[in-house]
Amino acid sequence: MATKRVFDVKSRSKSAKKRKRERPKQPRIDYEEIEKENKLFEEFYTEQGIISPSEWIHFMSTVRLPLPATFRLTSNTCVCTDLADCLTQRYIQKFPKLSTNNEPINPPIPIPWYPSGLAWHVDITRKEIRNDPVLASYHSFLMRETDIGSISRQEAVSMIPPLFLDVQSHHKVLDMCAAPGSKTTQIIEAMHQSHAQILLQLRSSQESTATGLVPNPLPPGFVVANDSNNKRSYLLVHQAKRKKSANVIVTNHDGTTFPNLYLSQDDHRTGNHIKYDRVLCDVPCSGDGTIRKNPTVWMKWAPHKANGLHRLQLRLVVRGAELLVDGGRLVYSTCSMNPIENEAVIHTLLKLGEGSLQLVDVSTSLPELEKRSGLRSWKVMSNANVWIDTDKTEENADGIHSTFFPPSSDQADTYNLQRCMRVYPHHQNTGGFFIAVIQKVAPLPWLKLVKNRDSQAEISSPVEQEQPLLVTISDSVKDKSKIENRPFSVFGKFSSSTGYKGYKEDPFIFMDRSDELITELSTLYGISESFPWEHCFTRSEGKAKNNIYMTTSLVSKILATNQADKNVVKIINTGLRVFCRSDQSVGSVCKLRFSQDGCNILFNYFSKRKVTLTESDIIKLLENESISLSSLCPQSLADIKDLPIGPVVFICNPSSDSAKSHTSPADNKEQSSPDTLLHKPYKCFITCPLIFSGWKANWSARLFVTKEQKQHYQVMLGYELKSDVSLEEKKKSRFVRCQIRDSLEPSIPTGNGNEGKDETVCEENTT
Ligand SMILES: C[S@@+](CC[C@H](N)C(=O)[O-])C[C@H]1O[C@@H](n2cnc3c(N)ncnc32)[C@H](O)[C@@H]1O
Repeated sequence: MATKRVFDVKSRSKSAKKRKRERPKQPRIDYEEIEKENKLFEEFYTEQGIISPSEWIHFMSTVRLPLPATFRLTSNTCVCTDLADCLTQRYIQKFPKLSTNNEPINPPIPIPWYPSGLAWHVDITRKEIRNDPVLASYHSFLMRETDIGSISRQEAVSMIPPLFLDVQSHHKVLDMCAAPGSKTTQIIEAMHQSHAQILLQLRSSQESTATGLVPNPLPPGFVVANDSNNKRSYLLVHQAKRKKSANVIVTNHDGTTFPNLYLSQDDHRTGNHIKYDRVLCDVPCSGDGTIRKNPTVWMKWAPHKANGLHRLQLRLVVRGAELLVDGGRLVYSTCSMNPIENEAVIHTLLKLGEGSLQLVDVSTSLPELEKRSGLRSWKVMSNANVWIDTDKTEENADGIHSTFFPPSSDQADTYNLQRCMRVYPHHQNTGGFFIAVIQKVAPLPWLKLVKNRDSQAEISSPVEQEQPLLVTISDSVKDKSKIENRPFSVFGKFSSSTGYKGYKEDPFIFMDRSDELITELSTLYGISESFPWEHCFTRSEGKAKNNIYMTTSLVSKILATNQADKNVVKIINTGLRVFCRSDQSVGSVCKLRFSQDGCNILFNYFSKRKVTLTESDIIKLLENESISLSSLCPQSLADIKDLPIGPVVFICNPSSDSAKSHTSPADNKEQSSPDTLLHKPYKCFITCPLIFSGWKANWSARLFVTKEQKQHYQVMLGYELKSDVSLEEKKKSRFVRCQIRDSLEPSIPTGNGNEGKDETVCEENTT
């Protein structure tokens, strides 16, 4: 059976590869060749009057420039402030003033409106990075940190919506169109950060009262990250894993009909489904705000793109509002500047809400973010590029819907559309963006919950209430038969026939407290009684347990209640891997070891097989694949030598070690670690204890961390990286060779068209 499956998979992938080979190749678009002109774009936005005439030239010249890179330091651990220190003191302060071509170099600067200086704006060209040795090691720092998840590359404007979502530790959050997941990661970080603050307060109050209770290291809330695109939903899995969070559920649904999830069978029976405290609708859009990053927008921009997306956007935000708890907050955002995708959608939503949904005035939040108010009125252009009279608000053959049009001037005050926010590229050298923050102040008028669910009349449809506006929005609601038993949305019946093909996820099988494995692990590692085994699961049915994943109380309840019906709820992934099978199990006390991802959580519940190491021990382990036990310092050796072969958790508190061994960080210059030849030219940037998954063999010890993670810790501990040194030497010698060549060969035009292309010559010389 297994052989056949492998065969099937292979043959499928072979034929897919063959099809790919045979597919005619699309000619590659050279971005630099694209003409940054589009008359219709200019006419459309001039006519809308969204940019004042005095700013128009600045706006147009900015959208023709490439977008500078921006990144964010991950903010859910104490590591982020340490990393920010390391970035500034180890790299940015050492930036050269001039490039090899005597051009001034702009060092990265913090984005002024992003909290705690954790987001950065980079204005360095690839050429500068390639040519300068210091910049080269800065570049490899960025690449490495991105790889291990401490840094996320993200457009500056795309960082805004999660900030307005104001996520707290206990919130239930739905990210409706989440892939590839940059905003989801911000939401996860915000949830963990809020929890970390609560834990800090709790710990200090416990210290004073000495209750001895271990607070739950995991936030009580959760994030459902959804995307309708199956492949893209796996990008979300990847992002969630990078954040090492046990609080995320990745689902793969059409957001317009996102299914109701339940926390218990009782809730399921009574129809009491989960309502979210926060909903993010970062909807698919025409994307003209990304024109600087994606210049193909210049070639394709036309009003029909936005017109064609309006209804989908509306349906998504309506479903988002349905799933929002009363008092909850919804953020709607697009990377489009077009009012049809923005204010027109919000206006219709508010109109449908009949006062139950209100725009929140957030004008004083993020004061350093330069933003403009939302439009109270706008113009509509048909798919045939013809301006449509605003008075003709009826449906029109040219792709126009009544919901495209602005409110009349006497109604405009009711909706406060000026509370929406528009961010334009020329104000802070960014992309364009639209954000609306909405509060649900009362139940939606079209959702009338009937207490007795047996009546099968959960929702009274807008058609039954004869709301003509809705009839114009949705074709499906015109068919009354489809509305009966319609479980989820005002705009359509949940369809199990679309989007559910190919759902082949393994089940989530929860651990049973009577499982022998639990007893074995608990005895071996001294796992406390309070460890929540009931929130742990495996994904291998009937086979040996190779991995154990941990999640939270609420996420476990959601899995237990909703995964049974795979046709309705398509959960792709969840949980944090805490134990995994060891490939070095010969002679080991246990076949399962701690996974590095789960170490920080497990650590709170363990009493055995914890070994404290000094900074010099740790640096040896980071430098080498494995080290001899005899090279450990005497105290560490005494702690580890009698342990039976198997997994260990290594703990190191380098900040206290540094305090003991160094008089002040500034004095750390050019030290070497006592037992290695590694240079330590920088201070130690780490301020919180390090926890590693490790292994104790007969005569040796090792860590289970990747090469990139090892390099990260070496850098953070203040040591020189061998790879950086060789990279810098390589760059320096290339730089010198170029200078010698330049001094020997005065730049006489050769007429071969290569004048001024020094960089290419240098590159060729080195290869
Ligand atoms: C603008 S992107 C989202 C970007 C994402 N929020 C981020 O920050 O990385 C829009 C996403 O919506 C997804 N999408 C399109 N139609 C959808 C639908 N009906 N339901 C849910 N997701 C949808 C697309 O696959 C795409 O990944």
